[in-house]
Amino acid sequence: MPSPTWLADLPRHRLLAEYSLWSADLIRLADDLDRIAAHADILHIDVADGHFAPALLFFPDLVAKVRAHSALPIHVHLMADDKVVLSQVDQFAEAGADLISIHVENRGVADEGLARIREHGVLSGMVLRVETPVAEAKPYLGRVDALTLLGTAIGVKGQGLDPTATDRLGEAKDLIAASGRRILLAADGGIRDNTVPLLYKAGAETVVMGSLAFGAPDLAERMAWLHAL
Ligand SMILES: O=C(CO)[C@H](O)[C@H](O)COP(=O)(O)O
Repeated sequence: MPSPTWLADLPRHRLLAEYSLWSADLIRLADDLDRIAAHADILHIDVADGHFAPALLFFPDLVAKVRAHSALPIHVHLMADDKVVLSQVDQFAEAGADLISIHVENRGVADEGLARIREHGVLSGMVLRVETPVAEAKPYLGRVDALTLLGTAIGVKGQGLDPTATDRLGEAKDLIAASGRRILLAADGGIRDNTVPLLYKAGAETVVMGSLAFGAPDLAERMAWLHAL
């Protein structure tokens, strides 16, 4: 279980690595969690309902199992219709998530969703689809600990980075600076060896790594490269 101050305690002098379990070896998940334990800063678990986002992805029982196995902080990214967001917040908070992010596009329940996350004593985040104006995050910045910008279409892995991604990160970085708050800025989607340096330069503090991490032939070498950027 991570310490209650895990987010504030993360290193600030280098890019952080958030490992997306969607790209892990799911049949040998415990082995993969052990293999990455010394390399990842955060575990990222996508939740998608097949409607708000096309994929059908992970569930609270898995988060509870991962929580029991790993000491790394767990970031749950909820991609779900307004109707189910609040109940999913409850379920994933109870399962042991350390940070739960909901979407700015959950317009009908975003305020209540953020409040609900915090009632559980869990850190809260907002995510923007790649086509949503970054300014739509502004009203929430007083209440979130993390802001994630998707750099690809929602809920599909293996895609290339959208050309707007770096400018959008710059815009988000400026909004965060203007808020005067410490908010972790994350880039999710299109994380490749040729895009990571650009995303870092544009303001990303953490990147959600799928195949770039789990598919690395030598993980220690890949992380040394990331930390040296
Ligand atoms: O949600 C995602 C991309 O939007 C996931 O984080 C996914 O694991 C990324 O995988 P890859 O980097 O291999 O495309």
